[in-house]
Amino acid sequence: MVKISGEALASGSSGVFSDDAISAVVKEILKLHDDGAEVSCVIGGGNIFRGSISSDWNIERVEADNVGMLGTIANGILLRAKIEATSDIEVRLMSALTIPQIGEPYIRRRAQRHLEKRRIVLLCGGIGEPYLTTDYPSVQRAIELDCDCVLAMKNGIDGVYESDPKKNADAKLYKTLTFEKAIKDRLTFMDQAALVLAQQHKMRVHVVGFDQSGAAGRVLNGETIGTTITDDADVTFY
Ligand SMILES: Nc1ncnc2c1ncn2[C@@H]1O[C@H](COP(=O)(O)OP(=O)(O)OP(=O)(O)O)[C@@H](O)[C@H]1O
Ligand SMILES: O=c1ccn([C@@H]2O[C@H](COP(=O)(O)O)[C@@H](O)[C@H]2O)c(=O)[nH]1
Repeated sequence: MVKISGEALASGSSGVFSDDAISAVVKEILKLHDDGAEVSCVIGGGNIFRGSISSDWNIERVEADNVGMLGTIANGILLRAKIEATSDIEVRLMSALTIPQIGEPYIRRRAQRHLEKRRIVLLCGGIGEPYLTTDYPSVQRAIELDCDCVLAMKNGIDGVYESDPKKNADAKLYKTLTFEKAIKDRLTFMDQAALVLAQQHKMRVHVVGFDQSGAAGRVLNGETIGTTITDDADVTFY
């Protein structure tokens, strides 16, 4: 399960989408597929809208989250279009919010069938409910689709640091980290709810950066890159 941050589809602060950025994301996804993995992706929407700004804007949180979820659908459409434009690999867009003119509704057994048939499955609309980000669905869908791990492809960071590297330039990069410590230290690279769910269901999470070319494939091939979060390992740094 690849969690694609919405920001990865944009380029710096210049606009919501970047053709080059989307192409780079598609390249990573296709490489995973070429290497033999069954690939499903949960798509974020941070390049378009995040519901957490509702209080600043003095609007209802649920409405803001609805816009956020729609943003993930726009990202999903573009990713599907780009995959189809650059390869013959079959791709299915499934949405937690039903929008049949655009994509299939998310049905677990259908998603599993698509994966068995080697189709790339793009999951958008989060989980279809407010008060969440797409971190939680990335873990939840990974568990219900029986994925091996969650590969969180981040924008602008190459793993998990002791504290936010954008605020503390001296923060050290973890090689391995436990869910217990990530939750206790309230690290914000991923929502707490998603970390708790992953811990409860022993779903390994790898955090890598999109700007580390080929990172997803390297994780798949067992290379140590980015940060692996699991309670089965000790806490180590690079
Ligand atoms: N301890 C930490 N280690 C790494 N990153 C951290 C940490 N704490 C906070 N962050 C921040 O987490 C963010 C994670 O990246 P990103 O913006 O891609 O998030 P996302 O929620 O996955 O995506 P999006 O909302 O764009 O769909 C970065 O901005 C990074 O600065
Ligand atoms: O299950 C969900 C998933 C997402 N949202 C809303 O969408 C935005 C965009 O997702 P990011 O993970 O932040 O990229 C999110 O901020 C929420 O507002 C949701 O409501 N439910």
